[in-house]
Amino acid sequence: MNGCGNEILVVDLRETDARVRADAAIALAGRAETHFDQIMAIHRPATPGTDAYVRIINADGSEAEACGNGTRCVVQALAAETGRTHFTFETRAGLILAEEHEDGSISVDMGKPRFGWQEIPLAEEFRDTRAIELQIGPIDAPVLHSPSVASMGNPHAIFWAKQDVNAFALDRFGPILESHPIFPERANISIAQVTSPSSLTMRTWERGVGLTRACGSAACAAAVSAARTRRTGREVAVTQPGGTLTILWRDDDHVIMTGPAEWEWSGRLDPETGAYSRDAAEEREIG
Ligand SMILES: N[C@H](CCC[C@H](N)C(=O)O)C(=O)O
Repeated sequence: MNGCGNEILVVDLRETDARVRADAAIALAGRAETHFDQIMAIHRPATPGTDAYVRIINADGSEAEACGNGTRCVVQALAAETGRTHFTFETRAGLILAEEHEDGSISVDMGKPRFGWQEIPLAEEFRDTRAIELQIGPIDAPVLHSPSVASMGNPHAIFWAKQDVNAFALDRFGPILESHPIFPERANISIAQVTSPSSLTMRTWERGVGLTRACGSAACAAAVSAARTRRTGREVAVTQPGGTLTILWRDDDHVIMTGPAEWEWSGRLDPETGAYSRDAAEEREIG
């Protein structure tokens, strides 16, 4: 599936105790046909009242706490299977509520953002995470500097650009910043341009993945950081290379992300080896 072009493999493991192994994920990510940004592995619920436990795996085999675009894909798959519209998932970052609307768009309650330096986490104390000391380029003439940092369950840094976000070599400095010592758990690195009080354009270098066409949690992190720094209001349209998401930072502090999800093809997968076969017809077992 894809969520705004973010490439997602939704893996249904509800009938087995098997888990997707890291080396199986790396093998799948390495093949053109199964290349993905995240695997959303659906497991049987671990907690009463939840619909599933969802494990999120990056292309490098590492685990992520949150994935907004992938969560919309899981909702669409399970809504198509069950006819239901409201879901509660458990992830490493806690409980996630989501719903599919009549027009097919999906909203995910991404929870409350966190801004404390230990919560993101950062390696050293920064009292004000609206702008931390970090820069790209020559010391006396940085290309970008003073990013906002936030956690949406996973760590994000947002650099604010005055010009087109495509003007920056995010493919070159993304990997350096992702693993910068200031981020002990690495971080997702984005560049955002405020285009109006209610809109942003951005690109993201994802932790454990690389350049992506969209990143839902980064869109949320950018939206709340923009509102916090008075660059925008609390509802913004966030445009990424793969499409546009609407992000609402509600007065109760929850961040609601709304956008599309798209099914592409289905098949059968061995989660332990990464061996798979694609279904012949366009038959959908899930979603
Ligand atoms: N694509 C995801 C984010 C994946 C985050 C992951 N790269 C990490 O935090 O390690 C999204 O739509 O929110």
